[in-house]
Amino acid sequence: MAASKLVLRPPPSLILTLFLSSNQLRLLSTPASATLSICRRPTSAVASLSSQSQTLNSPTLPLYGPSLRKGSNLPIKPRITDSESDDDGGQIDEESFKRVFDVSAIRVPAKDCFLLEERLRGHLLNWPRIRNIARVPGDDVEKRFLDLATKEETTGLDNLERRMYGRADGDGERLNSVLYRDKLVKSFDSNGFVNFKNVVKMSGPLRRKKKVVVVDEKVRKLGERNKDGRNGFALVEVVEDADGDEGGNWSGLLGDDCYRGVRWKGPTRLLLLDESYANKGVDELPEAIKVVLSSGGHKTSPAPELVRCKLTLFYSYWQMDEILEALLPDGMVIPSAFEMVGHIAHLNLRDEHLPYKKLIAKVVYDKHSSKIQTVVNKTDAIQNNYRTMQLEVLAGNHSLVATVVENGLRVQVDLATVYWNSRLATERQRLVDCFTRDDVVCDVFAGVGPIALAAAKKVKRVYANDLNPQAVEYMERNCVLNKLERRVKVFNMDGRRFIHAMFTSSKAESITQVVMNLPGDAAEYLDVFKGIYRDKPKGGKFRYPTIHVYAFSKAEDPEFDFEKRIRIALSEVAFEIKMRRVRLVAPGKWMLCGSFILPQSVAFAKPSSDM
Ligand SMILES: C[S@@+](CC[C@H](N)C(=O)[O-])C[C@H]1O[C@@H](n2cnc3c(N)ncnc32)[C@H](O)[C@@H]1O
Repeated sequence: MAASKLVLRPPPSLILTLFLSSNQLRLLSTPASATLSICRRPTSAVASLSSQSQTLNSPTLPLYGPSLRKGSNLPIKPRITDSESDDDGGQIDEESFKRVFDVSAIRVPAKDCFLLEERLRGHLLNWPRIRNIARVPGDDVEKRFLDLATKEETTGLDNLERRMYGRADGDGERLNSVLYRDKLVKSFDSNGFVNFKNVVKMSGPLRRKKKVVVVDEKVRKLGERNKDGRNGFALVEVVEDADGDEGGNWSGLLGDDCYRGVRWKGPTRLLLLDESYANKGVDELPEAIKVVLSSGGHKTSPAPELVRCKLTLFYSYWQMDEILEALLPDGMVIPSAFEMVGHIAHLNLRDEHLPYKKLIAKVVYDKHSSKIQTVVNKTDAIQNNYRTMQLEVLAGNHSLVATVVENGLRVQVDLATVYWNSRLATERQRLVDCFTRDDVVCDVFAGVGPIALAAAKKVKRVYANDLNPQAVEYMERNCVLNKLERRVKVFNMDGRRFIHAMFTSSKAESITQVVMNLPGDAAEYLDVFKGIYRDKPKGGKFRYPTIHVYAFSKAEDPEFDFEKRIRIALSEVAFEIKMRRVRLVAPGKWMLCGSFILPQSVAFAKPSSDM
């Protein structure tokens, strides 16, 4: 923690600065208290990843809890550099998201803080991600300094301050570094040196840097923040007591009965009080707080005291939807959902968002920078044969190669050249769950191989095919990545030719499952099964595989519609088809899976066309 210099006797009007590091805060659970339910924050970052919901900008000012529309602030304006060029530049004025809130706190000995937090829980701030207990860096004083500071025979604090900051004994002037060092050498023994890092630096040999450390973007940003005294997303500052007050008379706030004349010794903590108690005098506070304030109060343990604080929340504190709500025009739907493919956040922006696309992408990137390295938007519907998406990179690095972990498998994809849809993970698993270890699977439209790989972990053998050479390359790579290359045989041909090749070869005797996952067209490929065994020797033993075929349907009765298409493709009605709705891909448009055993009559029928 980047603590400020240790000042045990603060000059008048000094503001003691307390830093809440983001690491600390991340570790802390949000207090589950009444305030949570009234804070306007319905979605967490994680929820927003999976949620499809969208939120409308709400103009009402929340009564409780932090809000960008509360506290002292600057106006927030999106910087649209050139809306004509459809490029907002993605610049965000982070300063304008700084909000300062007045809060009161009780300063208590560190050792009592958890007990008192428990006792006062209903009266504490309880803001999301803000810890009720704030630390005072200079208050964790080493005992030997404390002894030195409180020694009667020396001048205590003056003496210590002189030794630390190099002032001469009499006049308080700063010594030059040589005299200062000389003085330290005389004043401290060798053990004392280790506590003064500057002295060690001055005296010790220069250390060589062993290697160049590449600092990632987030760490670098944090480092920059530390330089200007900020660490993390919140900052608590104590506004000092009446004697040194710059901003008004605070004496009532300090409590008339509270400890005076005796300095705080040892570590202390601040218990941040509910926002409704800000600017209130002791008399106006609830009994439970008054009881705490009047407890203690002897020389070794001073009474808790009421102090006024400023709580500053920075850009990094606010969540994605809060920032977007402030940036985007009133009434605009806030894009709160996106899909994740490995490190890539995949937005699906509406037309109205397009003038703000880079701004939106920047906020998404900033707010999930631990998980996201690239933010893209889909620019066009999937139309091509390989089912790849037209994507525009809006923020982060331009690599569209991602590694996805799905159902325990590592799958590498290049979104620029192959098909991928994370939303099908459950469906893929469901399908594989119905296979057994005796199965031999043919995956006709396998893409980069998520079904084929999952099946390969379970079944005897998998034949996987795709028309897209890039998909086939990634499929082979994924087989190796998951150590399944011996169980999967990969093909690169048209689906129709593949089915024909498989079922007219000796492999046909072993194939038990066929997967046809090309919902746009797969049903139209079914006719290839007509007469597929016609050339086989009569009286032989044949397997009739189970075929799982996918389709979309916009019909009022999607099952009926899809069944009809299957029967027409196979020119057969007398067989059973199990129908299942997979998911609604658009309003009124279902994705379905139909599963049936290839009817013998179809396998020996007259072929509809030559291969
Ligand atoms: C909807 S994707 C499914 C991929 C995979 N099953 C998955 O779940 O990720 C369809 C795949 O079929 C491939 N494809 C399209 N037309 C094809 C054809 N005529 N023959 C073989 N594969 C084809 C595309 O390249 C694409 O990878």
